[in-house]
Amino acid sequence: MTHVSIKDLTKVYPGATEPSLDQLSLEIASGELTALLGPSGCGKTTTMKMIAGLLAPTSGDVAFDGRSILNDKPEHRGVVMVFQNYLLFPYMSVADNVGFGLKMRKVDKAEISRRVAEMLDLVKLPDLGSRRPSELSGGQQQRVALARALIVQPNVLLLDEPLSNLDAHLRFEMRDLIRSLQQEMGITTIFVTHDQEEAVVLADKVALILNGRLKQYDDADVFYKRPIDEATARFFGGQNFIEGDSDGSTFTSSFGSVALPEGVHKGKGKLTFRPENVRIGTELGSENVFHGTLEDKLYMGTQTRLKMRIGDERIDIISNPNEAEGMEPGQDIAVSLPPASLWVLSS
Ligand SMILES: Nc1ncnc2c1ncn2[C@@H]1O[C@H](COP(=O)(O)OP(=O)(O)OP(=O)(O)O)[C@@H](O)[C@H]1O
Repeated sequence: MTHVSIKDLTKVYPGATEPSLDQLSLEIASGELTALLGPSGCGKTTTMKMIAGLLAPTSGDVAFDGRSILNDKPEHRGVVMVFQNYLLFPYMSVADNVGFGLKMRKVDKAEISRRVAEMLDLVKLPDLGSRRPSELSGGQQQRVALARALIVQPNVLLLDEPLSNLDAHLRFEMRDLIRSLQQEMGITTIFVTHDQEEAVVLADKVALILNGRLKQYDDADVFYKRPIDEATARFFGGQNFIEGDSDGSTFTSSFGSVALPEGVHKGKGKLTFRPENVRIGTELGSENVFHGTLEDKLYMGTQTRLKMRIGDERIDIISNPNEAEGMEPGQDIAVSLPPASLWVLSS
């Protein structure tokens, strides 16, 4: 079990004018799974490579259990990295691929075969040890890559978009497998993804990085309930942002007066609420009920997306298809905004 401490980690690539990673600081508890989340090019792989020792930072530090590892060679850091394209050795059997790390550590042959068999069982590939990687599906190859990483019992496991080459069904399966193996083995894990749902489902904590800078580092639900700014809220699917003024209990805007929950920002700002938290109808009573016109409706099977105009504002709503059945664009509708689901961003 290893506590990972990243302090002001920065990378400016040679010739670049802007840092690709700018003063990233994270404290990752022993055995925790943290997701580094962000769009393409935000600096996720750069971060992983610096932790693994494949790239030297421009400044900052990475420490394991309080000791800086920056001067340790990659092979002495106890870190294993699994890449999105698996990087299996093509001319070795699956079993030799999985056992490779142990062979390098001069573990004896019988012990290697025992642990390889155990590992192949764990990743649910018990009978495929003698095949070549090219004789496996993408999902199976990814499981071999995971087995090869876990067999050496690393202090820290780095997974760089391990699910991005898999189809939806396999992604779910691999996601569950990674989570259960990681919890069983208690390995501190950093998982890179650009998919917020994947981050939320897998991670104990999520670090959102935009343009090389850490935006927010929190438990997954906080990104939905209390995003730090509009960019963060938008990254997590937030679409409703209404400008106005908050006095801490009421938000005043062209939208009307909206009752707020306790503890929100006071002053100029933007009221935000998630599309799935807007309730159609007035069953919540008279508080925060707004009337407007339905402008658009999109049935998506498990949900229906609605666009509604209230005064000068247009809001997005995700509703249950049954609730939205029979409603047509052009119709006047009422919606309720439960105060507990509201949040004010400072502007
Ligand atoms: N060797 C390099 N030399 C110069 N710039 C680089 C180098 N590697 C990456 N970059 C730049 O650094 C930034 C961050 O790249 P990085 O690969 O860390 O992003 P990422 O978040 O992992 O993206 P993706 O999700 O597409 O893999 C990008 O703007 C990229 O162009």
